[in-house]
Amino acid sequence: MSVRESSTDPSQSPDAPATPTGRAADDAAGETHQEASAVTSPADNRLNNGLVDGSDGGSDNGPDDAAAADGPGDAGPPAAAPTIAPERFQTLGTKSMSAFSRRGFHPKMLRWKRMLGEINAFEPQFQSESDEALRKRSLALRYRAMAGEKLAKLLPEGYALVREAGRRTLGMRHYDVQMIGGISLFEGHIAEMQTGEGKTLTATLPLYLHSLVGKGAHLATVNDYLAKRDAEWMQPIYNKLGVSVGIIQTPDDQGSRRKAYGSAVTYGTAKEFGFDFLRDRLLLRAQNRIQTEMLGDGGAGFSQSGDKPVMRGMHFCLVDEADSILIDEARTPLIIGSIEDTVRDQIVETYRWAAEHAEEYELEDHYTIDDETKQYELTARGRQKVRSLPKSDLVRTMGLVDLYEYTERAIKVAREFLLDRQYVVRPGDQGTDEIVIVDEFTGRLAEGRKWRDGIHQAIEAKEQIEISVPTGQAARITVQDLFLRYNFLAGMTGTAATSAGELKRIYRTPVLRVPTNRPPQRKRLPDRVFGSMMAKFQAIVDEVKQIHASGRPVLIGTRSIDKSEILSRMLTELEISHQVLNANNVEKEADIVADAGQRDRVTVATNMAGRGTDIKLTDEIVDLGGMHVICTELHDAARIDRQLIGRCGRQGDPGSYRQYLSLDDDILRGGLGPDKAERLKTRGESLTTAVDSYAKLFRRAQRKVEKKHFRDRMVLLHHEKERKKMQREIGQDPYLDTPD
Ligand SMILES: Nc1ncnc2c1ncn2[C@@H]1O[C@H](COP(=O)(O)OP(=O)(O)OP(=O)(O)O)[C@@H](O)[C@H]1O
Repeated sequence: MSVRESSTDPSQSPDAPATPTGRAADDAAGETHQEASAVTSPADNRLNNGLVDGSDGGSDNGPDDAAAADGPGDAGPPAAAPTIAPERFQTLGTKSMSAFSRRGFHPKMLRWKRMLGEINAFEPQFQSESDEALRKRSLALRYRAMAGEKLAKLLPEGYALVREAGRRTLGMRHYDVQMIGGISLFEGHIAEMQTGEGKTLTATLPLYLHSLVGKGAHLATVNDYLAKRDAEWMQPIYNKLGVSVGIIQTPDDQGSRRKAYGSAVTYGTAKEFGFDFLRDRLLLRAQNRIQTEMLGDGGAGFSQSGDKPVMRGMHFCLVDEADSILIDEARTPLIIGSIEDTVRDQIVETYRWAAEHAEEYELEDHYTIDDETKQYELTARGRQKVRSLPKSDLVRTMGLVDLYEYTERAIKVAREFLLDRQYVVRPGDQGTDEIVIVDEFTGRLAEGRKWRDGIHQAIEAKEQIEISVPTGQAARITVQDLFLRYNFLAGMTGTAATSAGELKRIYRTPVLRVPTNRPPQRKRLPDRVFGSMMAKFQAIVDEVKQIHASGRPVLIGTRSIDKSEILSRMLTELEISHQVLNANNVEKEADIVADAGQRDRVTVATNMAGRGTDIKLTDEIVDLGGMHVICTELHDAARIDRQLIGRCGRQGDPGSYRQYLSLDDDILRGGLGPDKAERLKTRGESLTTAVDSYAKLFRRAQRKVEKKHFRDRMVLLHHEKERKKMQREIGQDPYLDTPD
């Protein structure tokens, strides 16, 4: 099978002599585009030659798709620096949109173009260098970043390194549009890139650059499968530059998670990042380490081994499928009930172990006390003693630094906290003994009060009564809160345009539409409107039959599983063999969607099916006109419709799609209200022909539904914000002290 893939020439050895494939070099050299084409995309050349495509690059918005093609490829005047057509980039849903239209281009564009020129200028040199030299360059960048040099200053060289690593390892050289996308991500935008435009490769740019400061760079995606697939796919690029990659998968234990977060770049799901944040927070509270918002960074700075948070901090996160995660999932609370029993047992046992040996330490010899701060600190001999003491298995797995801390606390308690002076032991409500503090001013018992920082538990251990490690109460964070905690946030998506205002408002991330690398060739066929669902489905299977006869693959998206089954039955009656997807098996689903572009293939899928899966077309299918996508109903969010449409016409492939509608569609009820929807439905029952002119009504209904959802989200977000504010005011932790 010959698969059309824009791959580069793998025979280009890293050590091969320099070829002037850099944009600046290309243009200066005038006619090197042909040789360079193995590593230079047509769009790079178009852009560099200043051949401006007047289309918006997104091109899914209206029936003018078909017209959205570039002009003839005649060469413009050679330029020393790349000339990316500014009007191909748009910032959406923000105030700068007006700046955009006033000046005719995005204000940041000039700067980004300059940066692109700088990146490209590195290329000829980098192409001539050995792998080792590249790695050294990468290391030098890391030193500079760690020394405090601004990442923005390191960007051109860093991005040029990643591009060269991509070319050498995967045979994929980042296109200029991907570079601009990468710059916008570094600057905290949501980059809207059409499906199939290579978001996975683009992501390596900001992830690499942010990883240089050594605080971790996270990529959050929607499921384990994509996290693993993308990390493994991109790993050679990072490795070539000496950057480690970690992957978080749901079944992973704490050890592997800590290791993965310890890597320079970590791929995982938003959900797992959220749970790890909560588990860390619970763990720290159980150890009485949570006091203030100091944990805002997820607990960075604790010891490197044993029982400690798995996350290093929340520095930079790049959110894949940003609209889905940052908007659809925004309010989804991630909830965990309690810390794991083994962790609790470990903490309890360590308190006991430390108390047991506390009397064996000698002042000056094993520990010192700071006169001013009253802080206890083990001496080298004291630490040596800690290491040599016998330990149970559970205690042994605790980090050494933690063991020192437990010991210092136990010694302090043994010396300074005396029974019947600072505290008493008395039978508690639960039938077990408890420590009650004696108020040093009044001499009365301070009911319910507890010492902090583990002192209370250390005293309980000393008195050999039950240790009151917090049981780990329900902890909760919304996806939105999670991402707002990152110091730097950016996102990528195929379909953010319709949510641009919301994204900017909540996350302060402007949306930038990145033009396609090659001109889109996706054709939108006119909408069809029918009286009833069955009339619509009949027309759909007729269209499938007709297109199927030519061998072109057809993908049909439905809003629900039951509707996909009805369609499937109708296709079976016509003896059209087809695949039906259900959402149970993501990996299998991805395979089915990946194959959906093959000859004679008919696939019925729910709208969400196969997101993030590449549909490659053979030359034969390209010649036949590519894949045809049938949308059977409008979704509540136009974004979801566009995702389905985006399965065809990827990377400049040809393709077509059509929207089918009927007067009993759910969207009418949601958008126009039950009365009007009912009237339309009744009218539809008596119709015998299509009423295509009604299509506008459906789009209007969809906009109304979107607005309503947006308002609902805003109201809920407001309540959440108020709740957190109130909790902070009364000294509670909004993530741990959660109302049921
Ligand atoms: N610079 C490049 N050079 C060569 N091939 C590329 C380049 N960028 C991307 N590709 C190819 O484009 C295809 C699509 O990439 P990818 O799956 O990352 O797209 P995507 O934008 O994530 O799409 P989706 O939204 O469907 O997930 C891949 O097969 C990849 O190999």
